[in-house]
Amino acid sequence: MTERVRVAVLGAGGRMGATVCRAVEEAPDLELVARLGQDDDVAALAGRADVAVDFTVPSVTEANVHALLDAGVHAVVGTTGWDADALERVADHAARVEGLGVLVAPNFALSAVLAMELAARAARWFESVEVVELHHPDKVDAPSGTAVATARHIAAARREAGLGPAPDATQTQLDGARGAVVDGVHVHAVRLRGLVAHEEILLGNPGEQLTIRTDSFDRVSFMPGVLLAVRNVARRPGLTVGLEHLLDLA
Ligand SMILES: NC(=O)C1=CN([C@@H]2O[C@H](COP(=O)(O)OP(=O)(O)OC[C@H]3O[C@@H](n4cnc5c(N)ncnc54)[C@H](OP(=O)(O)O)[C@@H]3O)[C@@H](O)[C@H]2O)C=CC1
Ligand SMILES: O=C(O)C1=N[C@H](C(=O)O)C[C@H](O)C1
Repeated sequence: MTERVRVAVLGAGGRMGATVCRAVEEAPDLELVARLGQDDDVAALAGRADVAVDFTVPSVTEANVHALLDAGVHAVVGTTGWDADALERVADHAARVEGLGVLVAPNFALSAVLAMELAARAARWFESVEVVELHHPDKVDAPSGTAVATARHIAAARREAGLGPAPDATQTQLDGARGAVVDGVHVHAVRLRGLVAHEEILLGNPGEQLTIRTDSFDRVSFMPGVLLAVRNVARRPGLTVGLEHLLDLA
């Protein structure tokens, strides 16, 4: 019989962490070996866990990944708040500790990953584009990591196609009325009781609109992606950003 992959969960008491713990416990090829909260020491995972899954908070997630690499543990990260500098620091660290993999994904739901991919493919064909993300009101960051990643992918596709800024005649506005601007793309954040995680990408041309929408109605939607990452991260030494790389989409 093949050995089960030993999995630790950071942020195990949180909404996502608790859901990941259940999914790992139900997977026959995985073994849940540790549930870590705020006060637990990541270094103690050395030799006890093969892979750690991080769903904590933006202010601690990078430090967690460095501690995991020092402990010899592969990392699967869903926590938001990553910027290019932080990713570069992790890539450098991962390159120094040979054989360890880190996978950071802004969204593990298949529908969200596909929505991002489709938006990036469609972006070059439309004059206008805006992103609207809608989430539960307990979310601490805005705009969502997924919306930021979506906007960046769209902006890159528009740049590559030689498109300029989307048309916008706004001259006066209340602060925030046009949302945040990520790489030139307007991103709007809605917080509403009853929601889980949702995003719409609106693309407009004269006389037509394409709307791409993804809805996570339940956090179980993220679990196939998280488990896919847990099972594959050791085969991808270094830093991987985005689940699309495990889905043959990138
Ligand atoms: N990539 C993806 O597919 C998804 C990503 N997310 C992201 O995951 C993150 C977590 O979301 P969610 O589960 O809803 O959040 P919760 O607030 O429910 O959970 C956060 C967890 O982080 C822990 N935590 C808080 N502060 C620290 C700290 N200083 N050190 C270590 N752990 C800490 C908390 O521990 P304690 O219980 O001890 O306070 C808690 O268990 C967010 O960034 C969210 O955007 C969410 C859904 C999907
Ligand atoms: O906090 C959440 O809930 C979510 N966070 C991630 C994000 O910020 O993109 C992923 C998903 O949208 C749910």
